[in-house]
Amino acid sequence: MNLEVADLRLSFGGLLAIDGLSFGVGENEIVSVIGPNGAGKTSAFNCVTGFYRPTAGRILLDGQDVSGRRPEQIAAMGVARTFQNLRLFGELSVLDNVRAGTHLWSRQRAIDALLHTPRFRRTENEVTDEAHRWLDFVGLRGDRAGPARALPYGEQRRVEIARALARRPSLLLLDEPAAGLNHSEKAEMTDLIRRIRELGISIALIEHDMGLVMEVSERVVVLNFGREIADGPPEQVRRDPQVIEAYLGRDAEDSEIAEIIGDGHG
Ligand SMILES: Nc1ncnc2c1ncn2[C@@H]1O[C@H](COP(=O)(O)OP(=O)(O)OP(=O)(O)O)[C@@H](O)[C@H]1O
Repeated sequence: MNLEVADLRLSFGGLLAIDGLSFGVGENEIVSVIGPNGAGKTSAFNCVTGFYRPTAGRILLDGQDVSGRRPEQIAAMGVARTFQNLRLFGELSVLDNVRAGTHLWSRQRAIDALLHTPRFRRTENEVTDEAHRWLDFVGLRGDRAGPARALPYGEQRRVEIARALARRPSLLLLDEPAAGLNHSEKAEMTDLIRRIRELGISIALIEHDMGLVMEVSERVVVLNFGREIADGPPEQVRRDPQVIEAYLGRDAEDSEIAEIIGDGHG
C-alpha cells in the first residue's frame, strides 16, 4: 500500500504539534520518521490511523483521501499499528491476543457462534492456526497459552507485532519497536522488520535506535518541533547539517545522538 502525507498540520489548542509534514511510503518500502522527543512523530502516526483529526493537510492511502476518517475505517483499509507503550491484553493468553487481531477478516456470524455450528468451529480453527503461524513468524519463544503479561518485555513486543500482522495489513506503522530491547533482540527486530517487508507490506517506522533506522530504511524523514527538516536516503540524512544540529541542540549525552553525529562525521 502507498501512503502519502501532504502538508499535515495538527494543533492542540495553541500548541502546533505538527507544522507541515509531507512524506510518502511507497509500495513495499520502509520509511522511518525520526526526531527528538516531542517532535510530533507519534502524533503523525495518530493522524494516519485516524486517532487524531488533522488540523490541515491530507493523508492518502493508495491515492484515496482518508483524512478525517475514523480509526476503524482506516484499519479496514489495511492499516495496522503497534504502540510505543505496549497495548496487549495482559490477562488474555498470548495466543488469544493474536487471535484478537484476526477479527477484521474472520468476523463470525452470531448465530453460528451461539449454536457452535461446524462453520463456526472451522473458522475458529483457521483463526487459531493463523495466530500460531504469526507467532512462529515473529519468532516467539515463550509460552503461548499463558497470559501475555507473563512474557518478558522483548517477547511481548513480538506478540504485539504478531497481532498487528494477524490483521493482514498492507501498511504497518511501528512505533519504537526496538525500545527496551537488548542488543541481540534489536538485531532480531531488524531482521523481523525486513521479513515483514518481504511479505509485501509497506512499513512506516518511528525509532530512536539509529543503527536500526540506518540499516532498514529506504528513506528517513526528520522532524524537529513539529517541522520537517530533512527527508532522504539514510546516508544523506545522517550527514545533513540541520539534522546534526537538531540533535546536538538537545542533549548531546544521548547515545542515539552520539551515534548519529559519530556516523555523520565518520
Ligand atoms: N493529546 C494531546 N494533547 C495535547 N498535546 C499533545 C497530545 N499529544 C501530543 N501532544 C504534544 O504534541 C507534541 C508532539 O508529541 P508526540 O508524542 O507526537 O511527539 P513524539 O515525536 O512522538 O515524541 P516521543 O519520541 O517522545 O514519543 C508534544 O509537545 C506533545 O506534548
